[in-house]
Amino acid sequence: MSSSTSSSTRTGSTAALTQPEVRKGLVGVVADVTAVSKVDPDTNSLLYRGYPVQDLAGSKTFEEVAYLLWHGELPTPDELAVQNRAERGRRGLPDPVRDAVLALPTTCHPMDVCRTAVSVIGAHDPEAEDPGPAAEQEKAERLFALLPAVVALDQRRRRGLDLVEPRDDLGYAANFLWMAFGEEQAPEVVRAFEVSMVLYAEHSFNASTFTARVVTSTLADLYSAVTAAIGTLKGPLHGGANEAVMAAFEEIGTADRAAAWLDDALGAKRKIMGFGHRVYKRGDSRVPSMKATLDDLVEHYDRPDLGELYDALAGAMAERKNILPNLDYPAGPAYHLMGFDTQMFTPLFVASRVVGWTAHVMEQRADNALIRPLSRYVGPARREVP
Ligand SMILES: CC(=O)SCCNC(=O)CCNC(=O)[C@H](O)C(C)(C)COP(=O)(O)OP(=O)(O)OC[C@H]1O[C@@H](n2cnc3c(N)ncnc32)[C@H](O)[C@@H]1OP(=O)(O)O
Ligand SMILES: O=C([O-])CC(=O)C(=O)O
Repeated sequence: MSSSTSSSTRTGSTAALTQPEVRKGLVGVVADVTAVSKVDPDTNSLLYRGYPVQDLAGSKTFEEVAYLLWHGELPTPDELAVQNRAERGRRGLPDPVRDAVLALPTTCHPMDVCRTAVSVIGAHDPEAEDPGPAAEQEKAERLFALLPAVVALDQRRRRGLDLVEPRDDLGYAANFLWMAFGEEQAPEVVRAFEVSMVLYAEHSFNASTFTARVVTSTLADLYSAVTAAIGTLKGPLHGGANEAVMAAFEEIGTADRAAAWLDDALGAKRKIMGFGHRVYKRGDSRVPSMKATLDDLVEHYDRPDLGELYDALAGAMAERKNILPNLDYPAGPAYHLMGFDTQMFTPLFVASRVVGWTAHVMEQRADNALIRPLSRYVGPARREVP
């Protein structure tokens, strides 16, 4: 355990010995139980409701995985058809949401747009405050259906392009790409995008999901929980890392410069984005699936240079620090190859993770306890006001 995560410094006095232990960053703290997913760093595995994520990514649609995360079981064909019909019927942006997105300056980060859009969607939902399971499920499905349109519109307006209306003859992933680019994408690109959505959907008590659970624990509404979670995901130590990976790739340029760039960055005590993880210390369970997907995209777009840069930086990082990539490392260049602007990468993560967040909101709500930890005071002792 590093010094920053160990128990508080002990001075030897009786008072100091009875001080409560501080687990900075809540490292190693088990805050609650969950049945949504299991992250196991010992076996380097991730299970969604018991199913290995790589098997789901290899054979299931994002819609099926969303159903699984929300309801605990994979859908029957009829259950999936009902969910799909509802999702396709809700894809179009309501006017107030579209207007709110268009009113925001393009100087703001797209994560600010996502955060604001969810707030506006909530403000216009007459059932926003209804915590009943059916209303809660409907809110989750509404955000799931609307976030692709928010992200796609934001990218298009920043490029000076008009909104593209959704198509209800396309699945979630194909329609998302259609709205973003105004063209149908090749099946292998749609599949690659779908795999990324499945892999990003859920990861137990990560910082943004924990945020959503904290908000829910006060009995606030689901939109408030998701809005707060988006704010947490924005940071580069969490979801923002997928954008930062691409920024690093652009800074490095070519594979032959990766090792020297890394030495400079480490020498300057910079964190290398897309590497390391709070829970996995021997590699992120999702990376092999996402890396295989990136390899397919590198081939599809004929960009071996990007694959070489990926390998060169990962190899140098393993050699210098023995720190392995997390999911954001292959996801960043994959989204770049698909044609997304770098700033849109974390909003893509939002569109996927909203499923995990809302599954946790419902789980928290079903067996709630206010989340309120303690702190150890280290400020001045009691003193008189002069
Ligand atoms: C989908 C996701 O959200 S995955 C996470 C995405 N985030 C990133 O990629 C950001 C880069 N990575 C990091 O900053 C960290 O690895 C985190 C925040 C993800 C995990 O952090 P922690 O569990 O707190 O690990 P911690 O910071 O204690 O790291 C342990 C040691 O490895 C080093 N280290 C960890 N990750 C990195 C990194 N990416 N680059 C350089 N050094 C690193 C730390 O500096 C620390 O070194 P020290 O002991 O000499 O001080
Ligand atoms: O679990 C974490 O701390 C971060 C992460 O990988 C995720 O949220 O997908």
